[in-house]
Amino acid sequence: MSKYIIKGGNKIEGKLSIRGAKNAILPIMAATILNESVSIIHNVPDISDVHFMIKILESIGCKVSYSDGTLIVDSSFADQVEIEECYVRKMRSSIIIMGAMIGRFDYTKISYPGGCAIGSRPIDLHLKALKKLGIRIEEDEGFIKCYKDSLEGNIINFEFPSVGATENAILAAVKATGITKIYNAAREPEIEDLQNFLNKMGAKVKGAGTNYIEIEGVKKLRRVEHDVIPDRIAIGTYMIASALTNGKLEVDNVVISHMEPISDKLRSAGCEIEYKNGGLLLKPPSKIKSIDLVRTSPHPGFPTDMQAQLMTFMTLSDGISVFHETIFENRFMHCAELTRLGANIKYITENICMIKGVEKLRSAKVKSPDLRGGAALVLAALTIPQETEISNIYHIERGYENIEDILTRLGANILKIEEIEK
Ligand SMILES: CC(=O)N[C@H]1[C@@H](OP(=O)(O)OP(=O)(O)OC[C@H]2O[C@@H](n3ccc(=O)[nH]c3=O)[C@H](O)[C@@H]2O)O[C@H](CO)[C@@H](O)[C@@H]1O
Ligand SMILES: C=C(OP(=O)(O)O)C(=O)O
Repeated sequence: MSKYIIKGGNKIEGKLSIRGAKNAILPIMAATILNESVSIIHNVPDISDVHFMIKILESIGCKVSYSDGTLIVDSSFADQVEIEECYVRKMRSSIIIMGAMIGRFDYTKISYPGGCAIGSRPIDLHLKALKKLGIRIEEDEGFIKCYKDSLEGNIINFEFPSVGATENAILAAVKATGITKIYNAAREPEIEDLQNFLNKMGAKVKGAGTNYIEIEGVKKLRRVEHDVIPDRIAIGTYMIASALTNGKLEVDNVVISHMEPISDKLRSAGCEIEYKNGGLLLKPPSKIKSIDLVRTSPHPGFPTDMQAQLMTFMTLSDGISVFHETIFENRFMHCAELTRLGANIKYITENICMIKGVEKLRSAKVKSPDLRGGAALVLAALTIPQETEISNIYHIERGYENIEDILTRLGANILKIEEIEK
């Protein structure tokens, strides 16, 4: 399996320009199934999750091309209603295809996605939402069969603001008859981007970004062209890379409200962040300050997808920080790997841990446990003058486009060793 060898100690600084958000493009790609026409999407990141989703769209009969950040999907002739098991089992988030599939077809069959490294990740809320809209669901030997007995607007009240369940509910409701009202919807910016994409193709969705979303069903949708929003998590990760190595970073394209939950914590650690000309400028702290408590929560709280990277930052702080992961039950797997690199981390409970800053980290061979945990290890390695080897980087490649090239351009000494799987 491929790995990175990082010889740290260099400042990570300069200008950063990166493509759109993984968590926005994946539901948008699912939404392309609905218009029975062409979708042209710009600013699409070249990451393995996008290529995986392309395979899923092609497997149902869509014609897809991707080049230089532009994705074109023609879903006119899509006609396969069963999603092959290998896809859903490999990429858990492919479950967001379910709402769009049943919005378009009378029947769809998809495998149960199961858990993943960061938690069990059930889909009960997705299924309850679809049932509310009139979809009959049969769960059978690991498969979910959805029958469109009817598709009618209704009231959906989520007991937890799940991002994926909110997206699936919107996707299914777009072509329902009547009005769907979603209460306690997730408020993540990526849901707003999905709304904007759908409305450009003729849907009537309003309220995304708040906890109440209303969808008025429409009969027909049309061709659409759209630009994906910047990736707040990838940007936040590079901001920490600079802050940790005493570099200045200029990011050319950000949405301030998307960045604030992250910027707020980085300021507490001593960073200076200024928004200007549509981008931002980060100046590193002279001394990294510890943050008393970092508790992840749904947007606009501190994102769970930045927890591991912020933890690396705190391993080199001047005091004690407590991290409380409230979204996923198993999202501390990077702790053991960071400890191998010399971090001082103690578990208080399964989802609360305490980090006491150390003066420096040391090199070792480590393994990416998951996507963001892997990014956290890259950040740690950037501070270590000796060579650190990070394996299982396929996790990182799910969500970071060309991380080795971007970091090299910003001053890092990072080598990717490709090992082709036999
Ligand atoms: C592709 C994508 O956008 N992924 C993001 C999305 O994942 P995803 O959409 O899977 O995350 P959810 O918001 O659904 O999950 C949050 C919590 O709700 C639980 N839950 C969820 C659905 C359900 O039916 N039942 C249930 O119990 C989950 O197990 C988890 O504990 O939001 C997460 C939370 O911001 C992010 O970390 C992921 O990067
Ligand atoms: C957990 C993440 O993604 P996914 O939901 O695709 O696994 C993530 O982006 O950090």
